[in-house]
Amino acid sequence: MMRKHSSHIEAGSSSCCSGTCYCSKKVKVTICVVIWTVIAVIVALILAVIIKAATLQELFERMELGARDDPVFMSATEQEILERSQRLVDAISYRTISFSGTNLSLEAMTDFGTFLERVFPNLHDSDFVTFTPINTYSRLYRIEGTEKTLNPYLLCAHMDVVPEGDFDLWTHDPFDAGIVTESDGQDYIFGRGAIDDKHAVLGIMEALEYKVVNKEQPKRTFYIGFGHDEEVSGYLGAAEISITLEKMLKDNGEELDFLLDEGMFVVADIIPGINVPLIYIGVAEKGWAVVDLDAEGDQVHSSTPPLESSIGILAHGVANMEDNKQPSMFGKGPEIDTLRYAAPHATFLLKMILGNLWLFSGLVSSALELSSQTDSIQRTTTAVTIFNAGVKENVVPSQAHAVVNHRIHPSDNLEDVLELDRENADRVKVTLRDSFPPSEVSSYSNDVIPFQIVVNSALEVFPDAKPVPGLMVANTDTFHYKNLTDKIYRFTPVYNLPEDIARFHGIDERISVDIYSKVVQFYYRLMVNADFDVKIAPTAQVEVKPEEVEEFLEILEESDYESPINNTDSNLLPLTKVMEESDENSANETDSHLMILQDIPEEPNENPSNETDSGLPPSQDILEEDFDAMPVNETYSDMLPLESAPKDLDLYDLTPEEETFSNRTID
Ligand SMILES: CCCCCCCC/C=C\CCCCCCCC(=O)N[C@@H](CCC(N)=O)C(=O)O
Repeated sequence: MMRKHSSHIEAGSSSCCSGTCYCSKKVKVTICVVIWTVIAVIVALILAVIIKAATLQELFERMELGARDDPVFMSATEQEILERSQRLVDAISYRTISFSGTNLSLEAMTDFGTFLERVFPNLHDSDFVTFTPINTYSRLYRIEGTEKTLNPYLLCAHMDVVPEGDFDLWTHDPFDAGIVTESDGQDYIFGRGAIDDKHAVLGIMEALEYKVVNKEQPKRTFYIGFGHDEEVSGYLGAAEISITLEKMLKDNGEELDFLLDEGMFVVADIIPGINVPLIYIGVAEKGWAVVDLDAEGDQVHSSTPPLESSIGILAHGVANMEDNKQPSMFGKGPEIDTLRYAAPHATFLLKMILGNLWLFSGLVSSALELSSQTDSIQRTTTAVTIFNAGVKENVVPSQAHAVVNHRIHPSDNLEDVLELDRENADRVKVTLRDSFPPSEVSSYSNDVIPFQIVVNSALEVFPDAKPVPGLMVANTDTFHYKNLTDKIYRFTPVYNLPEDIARFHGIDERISVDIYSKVVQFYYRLMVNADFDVKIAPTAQVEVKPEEVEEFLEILEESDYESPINNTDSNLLPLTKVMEESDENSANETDSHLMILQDIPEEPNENPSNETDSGLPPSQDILEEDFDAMPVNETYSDMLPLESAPKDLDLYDLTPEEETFSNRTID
């Protein structure tokens, strides 16, 4: 009876209750309503998905940082490009290999330093460049800007390389290949360090040398840090540079605005359906963990092997770790924005998927898993890098040892990672040897000027590529600089197809002459773009005569005012420092201006943000705007930021002398 009844319902429902049916009218109507509701929901969903895909907006909005449509590049004749390429070839010939933390190629590193000084003589001799050796082999440069009110930035790269690995697999000598024309007709600079990271060291030096030779002293002070042991974690190089730099910044009353290090790159054809190259800027970096795996068994004669040897136990554990990966964190880290930023440039089908991640995130996560490269952006990775056991072919060893290297996703945590390791390798001793956590995510909203500076510079050399923020899946020296700034970006404009990514630490590392030329231009443009400067509105500045600076300092001295020079918390350029410098420089400074605080509105009408990340609109916009609307905490303006000045300096409560002083101008 039941079977018969239900078959009638099915028959009826297939035509939505038309025709003969034993169920009541009410049931029929309900079934109809349910079916039509389901159909309506599905249609609405499909429509929503299509509309979302059709209306996807570009998420990165480019801020004009000056001559956007007509950027001025370094001159680059064929001869100059060749000479620059040859210098990179020469740089690669120095075997500055880091084998381990205690086995660095220090003699080669010394020679490499001498080489840099020889081939870039002008910058090493420049009045506005100061070089400080760090821990003998690493290098820190300070490039003095002409304007003291802009916070400096740091460019990083590293001079060491990993060993070449299997020499016989290389098509050309990894340290002596020169420039090679490949079957695609392109000229390549081959060798270890070509993209990791001597291209960046040489690229930065080329750009700076050019600026020095052409008397283009930058407006904004910046620093360059070249570590000598990045490939073994940078504890002797970057860590020491960071300590010295912190002191220099403090002594100069500066705060680091942002830093750019190696990291991600321009990548093409990595996601099927996205047919434009992506300028992939690392805005966060994975953590790191090294785990020792030890298995024990009986040491016996190989003619009577045990049921399970130490090697077998360890092999099972390791195989389990590879089979049961650490869980996907898709949607919990910067990878989600990599895809959201890329989505408007996808085929329509992919736009429907990427534009509707609320619906398709499971599908996307599974698709990312299909390639180890794309999978690395969504989870903690597990790489078995060392496996050792046995000494003789007829002795079953009692010990087997392996090493696993994890790169930890920013939303994962070490305890969970180790717990899964222990589950996977349940009969193996799992010991954490070394680790550091994932980085913070640096801000990449459109109003963050440092992010704009990096992206604009990349767009100027790769105009057809599209910027996306994302996770740096490997590690860099930036770990050591994390106390100096919260705006840390990881990128060099090397163009990579998926097959090229395998050249990092792999075989046949290379960079084309054409791309290397873009690398050099990128750093040059970055130095120009970083000078982008919001001009102060004329009504907001009052200039002061040098002798009156003295007078003001005396007044300050007499008061109980404490100089903020030694205050590490302040991100202000101390006023006394500005005054001293203005005094020194006033003779030859064309637009030197000292800021008088009471001329800046006490209560700006609208303070868009109190966050240090909030950027200002470009200078020309500022000049046109009502000055009342200027944010008070902005570090990009030429004015002394107000956040602590009134409190510390009591300038809102001026004595008559102070008031007279503060309404004067500097000549
Ligand atoms: C949707 C877009 C997906 C993009 C996927 C990109 C996959 C990228 C794959 C490889 C990246 C290679 C990065 C090379 C970085 C070189 C720096 C380096 O090797 N650093 C060492 C530092 C070691 C340490 N202890 O600090 C390292 O990470 O091992």
